[in-house]
Amino acid sequence: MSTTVTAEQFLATSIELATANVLNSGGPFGAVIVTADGRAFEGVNRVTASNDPTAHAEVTAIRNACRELGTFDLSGATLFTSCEPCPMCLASALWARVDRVFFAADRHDAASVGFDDAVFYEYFENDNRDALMPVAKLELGDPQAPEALQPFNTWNTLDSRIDY
Ligand SMILES: Nc1nc2[nH]cnc2c(=O)[nH]1
Repeated sequence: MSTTVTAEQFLATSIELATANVLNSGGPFGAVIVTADGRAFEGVNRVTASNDPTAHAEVTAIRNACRELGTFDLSGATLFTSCEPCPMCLASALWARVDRVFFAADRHDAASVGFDDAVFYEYFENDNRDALMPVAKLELGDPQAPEALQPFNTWNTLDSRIDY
């Protein structure tokens, strides 16, 4: 007899992963990627455990799924996460072409225990973002043939390129 795992069950699993991860020297975040054909790949936050600020639960789940499946494209997949994805995780899900995201706790719940998710959302919504981290375009070389375009020009002429 086959049993269908519901969205609520996958979300509950992400919360269980998050809680267990706290007791395993990780941050309180867990995630599950479920492919269109029902394969599930888990991830937990390993930022401090692996000295990797990008090792959020969602990114770890995406990396695990992509490595196991041998692809960079998770079209059709759903991301279940114990907490609303931060901007980096949302962008990662977009780049992975994940179809949809379900989360449990939100950015304000995360802020209540000291995490900066809400602060980083404001970075993208706020005109005064330079106060947190200035980002500037720097001109290099001949304005008629900017060095900055060299990689794109090379990419554009490469027949063997793999678009993503
Ligand atoms: N959603 C989410 N927010 C975080 N904030 C800090 N780490 C994490 C994480 O792994 N996931």
